[in-house]
Amino acid sequence: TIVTDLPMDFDTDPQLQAAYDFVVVGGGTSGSVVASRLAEVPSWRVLLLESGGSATPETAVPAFSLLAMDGDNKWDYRVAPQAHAQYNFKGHSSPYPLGKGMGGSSSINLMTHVRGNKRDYDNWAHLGNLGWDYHSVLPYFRKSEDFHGKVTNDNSEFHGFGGPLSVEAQSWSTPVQDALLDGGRELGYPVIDPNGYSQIGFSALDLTTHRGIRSSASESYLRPNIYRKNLDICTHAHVTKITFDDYNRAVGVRFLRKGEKEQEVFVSREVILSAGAVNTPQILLLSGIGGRHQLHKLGIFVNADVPGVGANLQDHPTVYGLTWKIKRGMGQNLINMVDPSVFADYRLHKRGVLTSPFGLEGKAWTSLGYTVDPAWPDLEFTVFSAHPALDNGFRIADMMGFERKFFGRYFSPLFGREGFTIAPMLTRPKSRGSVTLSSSDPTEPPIIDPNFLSSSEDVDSLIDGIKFSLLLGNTSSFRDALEAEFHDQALPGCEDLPYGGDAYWGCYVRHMTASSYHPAGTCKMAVAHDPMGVVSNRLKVRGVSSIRVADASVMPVLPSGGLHAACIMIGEKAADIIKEDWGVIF
Ligand SMILES: Cc1cc2nc3c(=O)[nH]c(=O)nc-3n(C[C@H](O)[C@H](O)[C@H](O)COP(=O)(O)OP(=O)(O)OC[C@H]3O[C@@H](n4cnc5c(N)ncnc54)[C@H](O)[C@@H]3O)c2cc1C
Repeated sequence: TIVTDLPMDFDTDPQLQAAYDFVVVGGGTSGSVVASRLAEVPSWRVLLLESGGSATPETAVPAFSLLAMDGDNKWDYRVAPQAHAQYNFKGHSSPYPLGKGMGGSSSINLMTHVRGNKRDYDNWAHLGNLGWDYHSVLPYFRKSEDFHGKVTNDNSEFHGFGGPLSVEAQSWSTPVQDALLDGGRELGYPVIDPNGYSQIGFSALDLTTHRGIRSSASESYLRPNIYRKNLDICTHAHVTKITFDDYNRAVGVRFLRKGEKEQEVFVSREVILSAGAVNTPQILLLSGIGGRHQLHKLGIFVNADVPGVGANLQDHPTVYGLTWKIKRGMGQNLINMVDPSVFADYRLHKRGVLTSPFGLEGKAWTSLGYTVDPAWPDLEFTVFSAHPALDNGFRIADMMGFERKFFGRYFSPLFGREGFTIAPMLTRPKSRGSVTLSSSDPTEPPIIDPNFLSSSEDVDSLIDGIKFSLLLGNTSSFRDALEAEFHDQALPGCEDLPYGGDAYWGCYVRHMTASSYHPAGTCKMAVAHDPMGVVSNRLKVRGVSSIRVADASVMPVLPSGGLHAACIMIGEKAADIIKEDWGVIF
């Protein structure tokens, strides 16, 4: 093995007690935070149940993030066939690799640390969720962080030091990163810290790593707390259902341990659901909390008619495929990764290409079509020094879910070539989808339908995103330094349209847009009179008592960035809310 700091072995198979004060469901991003913080109260007995096992060794190495996404640390989910998007993907669908196992999605994500914009959280509060405005959540972002990025006069007040989650500036990059930042300057954009004062601009990346090793939520929050006698962590425990007393109070959690016979633990205070935006609504539905009609159809007894459970699914749509060929030696290639000296350097000094998520170089945020506030980005651009055909169609094409015939026709001219891609992502899509049950069997995957591009406004915004990408990729910074040349072959499926017009790019968007793997919003936090709300601003589930949700499901609207930092913040805030509600002084 090449790393010394392997992920923690949590598969200790502990003897469980019959009852706990709190049962946290899901040892992923938010769940790791909640469980570790609740266990700080010595008199509380806390149980964490996680369906998967410990994270596998390769998850520790940032450059292997593609392998981590493709391996044993994920659910074998797919997006339901899309009516309005993904036309060049097999069956208009694609794999949806959400994290399974300790750390959840934080063990397989790309580690970029972007919290989202001040206005995202002010908007949550504006929608009626008191206590979730930026001013109220910033202390939790800071509390979580141990920041080793660049501190300037402009950003010091926004960062935290000494928290559990290590954040470091990316230490390795290709010339594509310099070209990106120069290209931004050429277009009049500053270089910024996206978690600092302003988010409009260009940035190299801050990563959730510690000395070049992935700093997942379970590594940063649970590993240091493993000695606590009042915290039991039970892996390979797949939660199937929450049980209630006659007053709709949650009293127990049922689960399949190592796939064997169902067991139940009792809970004297609360169940906290942190199973992520796909599985949290699934568990609620299986427990009879959801829309009456859906539950009736599957023969599930209705404990509470809460139609918002599983609705309001949001995910950031991203356009994939915009690629530039570049001079050899300027971008990423797979040979770099298997050079023995590279391995040795990483093992000894934790430096070099392996410290960096494969191909990630930087991001940019713009507010091209803003209507509300020019400081609130509507598009995020991720620049990769790699492209989908880098492995000559060996694996990446299937991981992304491209239809094979299309892939060969469009991408084969790029086989064996170095290049970079710019992927525009819509920060606040208008489209809404859903998570529904496919069956009352808790081991069956739910139906995940993000309903991408069902709003035509999303298409228009992504066309703007493509145009900006072309402007950027064709700046002299990219052309002169890298000899960048856009792969301008007409896209299969859109060849009949005049190349480069709005209709052509609109067609490109519908054929090439897919997920950023950022599901959220399926147990929306909302005011009591919103019929589609699921949890209150104290994260309590409607219609029942003693259940809260703490994960990406509660987000009423997506933040303008990745979701990881926001899920950590939600976990931190949830723990304080719970402590406060139970009268714990902290
Ligand atoms: C491939 C990928 C790349 C990403 N890249 C980035 C990035 O670079 N930056 C960023 O900010 N965000 C990124 N994200 C998004 C971000 O990581 C996630 O949105 C966030 O971590 C989700 O946190 P969560 O707590 O809601 O759920 P998760 O972290 O997914 O945790 C849910 C946990 O619950 C467990 N669980 C589910 N069902 C059950 C059950 N029935 N019983 C017991 N346990 C159960 C799961 O196994 C999992 O461990 C990425 C996501 C993915 C998937």
